[in-house]
Amino acid sequence: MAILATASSHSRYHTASVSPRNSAIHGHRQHPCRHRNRRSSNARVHASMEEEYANDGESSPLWSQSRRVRAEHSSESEYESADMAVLTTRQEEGVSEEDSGTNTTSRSASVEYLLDDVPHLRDWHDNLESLPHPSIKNPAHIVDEGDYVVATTVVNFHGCAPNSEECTELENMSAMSFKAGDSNTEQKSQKIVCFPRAGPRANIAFDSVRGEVRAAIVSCGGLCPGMNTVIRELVACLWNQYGVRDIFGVKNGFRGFYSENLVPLNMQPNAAGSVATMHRNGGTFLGTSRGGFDVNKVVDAIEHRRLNTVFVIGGDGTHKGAQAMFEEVRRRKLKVAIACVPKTIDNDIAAIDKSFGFDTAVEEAQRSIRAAHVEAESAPMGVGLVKLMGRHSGFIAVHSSLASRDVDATLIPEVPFVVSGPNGVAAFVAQRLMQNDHALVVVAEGAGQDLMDVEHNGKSNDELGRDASGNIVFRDVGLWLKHELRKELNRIGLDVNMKYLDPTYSIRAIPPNASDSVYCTLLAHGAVHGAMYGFSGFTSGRVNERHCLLSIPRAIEHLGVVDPQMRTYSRLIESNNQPAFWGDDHERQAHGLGGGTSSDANNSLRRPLVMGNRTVTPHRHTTTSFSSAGRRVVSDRRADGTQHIHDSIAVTHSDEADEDEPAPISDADEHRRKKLLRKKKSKEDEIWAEGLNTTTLDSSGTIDSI
Ligand SMILES: Nc1ncnc2c1ncn2[C@@H]1O[C@H](COP(=O)(O)OP(=O)(O)OP(=O)(O)O)[C@@H](O)[C@H]1O
Ligand SMILES: O=P(O)(O)OC[C@H]1O[C@](O)(CO)[C@@H](O)[C@@H]1O
Repeated sequence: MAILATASSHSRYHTASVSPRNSAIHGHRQHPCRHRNRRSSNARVHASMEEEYANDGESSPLWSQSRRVRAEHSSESEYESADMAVLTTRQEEGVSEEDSGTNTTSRSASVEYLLDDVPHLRDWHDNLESLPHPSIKNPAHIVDEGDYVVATTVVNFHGCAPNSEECTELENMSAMSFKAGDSNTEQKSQKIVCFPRAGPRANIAFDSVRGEVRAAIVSCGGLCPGMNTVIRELVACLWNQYGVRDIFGVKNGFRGFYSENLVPLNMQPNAAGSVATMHRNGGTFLGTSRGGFDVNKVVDAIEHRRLNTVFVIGGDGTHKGAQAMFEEVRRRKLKVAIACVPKTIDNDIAAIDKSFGFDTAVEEAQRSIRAAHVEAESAPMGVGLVKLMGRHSGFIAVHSSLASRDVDATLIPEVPFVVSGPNGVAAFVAQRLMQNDHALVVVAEGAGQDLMDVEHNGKSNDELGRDASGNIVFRDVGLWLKHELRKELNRIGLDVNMKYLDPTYSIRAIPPNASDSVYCTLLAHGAVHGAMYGFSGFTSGRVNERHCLLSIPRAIEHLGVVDPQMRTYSRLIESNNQPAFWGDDHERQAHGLGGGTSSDANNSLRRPLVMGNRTVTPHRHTTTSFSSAGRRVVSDRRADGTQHIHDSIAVTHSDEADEDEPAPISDADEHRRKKLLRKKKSKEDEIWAEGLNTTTLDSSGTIDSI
């Protein structure tokens, strides 16, 4: 494929020509300073830009400040083996001796735009037709083949001067390139990766109105709000804008290609197979599955069923499958466009701004967080615990906590924690309980898995098995944490009312909210326009607020995670003021992690707990019994011989974690506990503290059934 950025008559950039290439992966979409420049060997690139263009003083405020921007010919030697198109812009700022009254300062930075193009059918299919777009005539809606999405904005390489936004970006990069006080000429280079902009092109590769297109849509992996909307919009765009009538749904994921009949889909109101109102429902009406991917069988089925545009909705696993399909299609030299729409409720595809359904999930999570907060606030020593989805990435947990502002501690897979010990979650929860009489914790499902490994005698998650797609099955951190927190809080003398909510599946099964719904539409249309143009092996995404197309390897190159060093996590900490729940190496070892043994971990659970400058040692003897009503009753015996019931809960198999044997009660411990409670300042708190000493029933009165 050749993308030609042809110069318009008044263009400052002359011609940038980009030769065909295959997979193109050149860097990282984030800040230019953090770009990693990876070059694949099988690509060829020629980029030429000539002519320094003059400042016309009109295009933007920066231009009128005598800024000169020119395009430069890129050095062959530097890029000859690269698979990227390089367009270089040089920004210069000169201060003359006369102006400054000092030495000449001449600063320049060159900015390289690396075009990360996506494969095109033309790369392996000779004599591909190029037909005019059948419906869109409005030039404003047609994407120019020279439009690319870069880190912060859209650059049109045919264009004239960068717009003011682009100038600001150049300005920022320029500023970063120079050390303060530099007085000598210095040139730095910055690289910006850009992607083809999404949208309808003036010419397409299929004769869609004459029935050449036979499209298939498949959805794979877990559910996510908006899947039905994406399917509907794929059909709508094919049907309305390209006149396609042969559109088929593939049932139940990849395996449906070769094991199920296709389902004809259409946009006709009330007709069988109509998707017109599908967006109102959660889930995917096509069905989805994990596992069952066999590239040969899938591509055989594509050939056999004469499909030539395949739309694949799914997460990173699905994208790997789609890439395998694409490679097989290319190997067989088929005229088949493979187009993806990234779907992941975890928001863990780093290359794109966010995934559809994520906002909805965060919004829906508010309901559970609010409920847990109300429960916690409404009970003495109330602790709310909410588990949210997030296998490797804690985005839902972090964003939901940020949005709620009621969450005291948010635990995510990216940030290690311990429950017990002076720096543990329990100590912090105890602190918040002392301050506020209630506390709220949110935990992402992938958090704390290593701790549970230790709890389970070093057996790793891997040994628990994998799902059909090969994903490791996780232990239930919610139930585990509920148990651990209660145990630790009891040990330091706090009787807590713990309420645990697990809304994970109900969050992902709902239809999308308004903003996700619009987002689904744009992603789906981007995929259709890209496929109709002849791109294949790509995904549709939004990068820095602009819709674009990314090659599949690029899209899934990085798993998106919450970086504890970066802004998202910092904002959380700034908002809820939660400390790090992670001790030093010694402490980690004491918890049986990073070299320690599980028995070390168990022992450490009985260690004295330091809260601020106080040390609180476990002081109760906790026992577990079962009531005749089938409830588990956790109680402890006090020094004075009275029995205190902490909790009674319906027994479920996963909630029957072992009870540790805490250290025996001593008078000193009891004394410390009372001292701790006396720290509560208000009269009411003191009354409540007194009450603690005399209460022998829990609120449900389950003592009757012991
Ligand atoms: N490495 C791979 N190569 C080919 N196919 C794969 C690969 N990994 C997963 N798949 C296939 O992709 C499909 C979906 O994968 P998976 O269950 O991992 O979900 P996912 O796409 O990652 O979505 P989710 O984010 O919901 O987990 C399955 O049919 C699986 O067999
Ligand atoms: O649907 P399943 O197989 O229970 O998988 C649940 C997983 O799917 C996701 O929703 C998406 O990957 C994860 O958050 C979660 O770990």
